[in-house]
Amino acid sequence: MAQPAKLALEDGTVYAGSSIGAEGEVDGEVCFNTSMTGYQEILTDPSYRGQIVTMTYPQIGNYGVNEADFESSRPHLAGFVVREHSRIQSNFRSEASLSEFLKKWGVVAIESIDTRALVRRIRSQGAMRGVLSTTDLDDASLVAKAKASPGLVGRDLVQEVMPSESATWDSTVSNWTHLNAECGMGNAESPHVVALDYGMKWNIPRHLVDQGCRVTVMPGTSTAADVIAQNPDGVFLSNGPGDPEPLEYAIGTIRELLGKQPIFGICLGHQLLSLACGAKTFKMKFGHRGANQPVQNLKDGTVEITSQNHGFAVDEDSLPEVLEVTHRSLNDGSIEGVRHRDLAAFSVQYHPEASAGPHDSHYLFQQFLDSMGKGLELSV
Ligand SMILES: NC(=O)CC[C@H](N)C(=O)O
Repeated sequence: MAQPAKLALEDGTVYAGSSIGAEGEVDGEVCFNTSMTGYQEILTDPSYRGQIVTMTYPQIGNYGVNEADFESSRPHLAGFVVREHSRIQSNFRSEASLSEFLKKWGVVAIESIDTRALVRRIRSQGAMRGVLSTTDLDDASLVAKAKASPGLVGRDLVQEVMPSESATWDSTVSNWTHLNAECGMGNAESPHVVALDYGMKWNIPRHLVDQGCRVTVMPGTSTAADVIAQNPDGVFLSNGPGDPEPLEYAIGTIRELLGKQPIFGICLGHQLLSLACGAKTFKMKFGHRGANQPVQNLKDGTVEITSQNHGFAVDEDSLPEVLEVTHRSLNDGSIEGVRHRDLAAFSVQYHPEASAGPHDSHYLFQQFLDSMGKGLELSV
């Protein structure tokens, strides 16, 4: 018989369902993702640290899970919510069921709740703190715990997920989605990218290597002197969890690096680059999480369908003169990309590495490579 589980929100709503993961209790911000596929990449994306992720697609797990599609070494999210866990996995690449994966990695997860009602509540009231439990099934107690959950604002979650050591990156985009089957790991002649890792999705360095770069991954707490000692041709700023504003060490490092090497940032990296240039960030009502988010490239008017996962954004009113908006969300008009007007530094709020999601924005990796070849006085 299915083991009961409950999800409680800080507004007092409680959803009763069944456990499909580990036994236990977790708290976090309850958010939702509208992707139809890509649950495994979502589960292993370190940016979800501190969040209980609800999938809006009604059946999840039908193609199983496999190690090759991990976006980091393990799941980092707080909990997982689905309408229905598929009882059948059918895919030649599958190595385990979603439920086996969740149990193995200790992820508390629930199915058989009305995810449409939950998502409508989050959409109208905004992201809420919640508790997901298989051990405490008392509604009043769960709601009290949800209210006591710390939330994301003002916390540094990067240091919980970033690597402790620097390392040379050593894998390409998987054969499954290979763009450049000829590429190796680069050599002494290849452009050298230092990737500052704040909880980086692995498909990013895979793409940099596919572009012919040599990649050194460094912890997000590295100083500008640490980075410069590696003699990079370009610096990449990764995605990562939580609120960007408390990450003063990262903002300070980026401020020092600006104008020394070309810089490219994705998601948290975009927010940190903007903060380093003098902008502010804010917490969105419920964020953008999904694999079909439309973004307009303001340079040529083209539209990219993008993969996204963010709950904070750069505040347009705070944008300093030196930053130009390059991309905009077609859903709500928010900033999706910026570039420095005088220096080779640019960033996007969305995920050009996809994984999961559409490949429309891969050109940004080429743009980064081009910026490294052009010299600093030329902006991209
Ligand atoms: N994917 C990311 O890098 C997310 C950035 C940040 N944690 C946000 O939620 O906005």
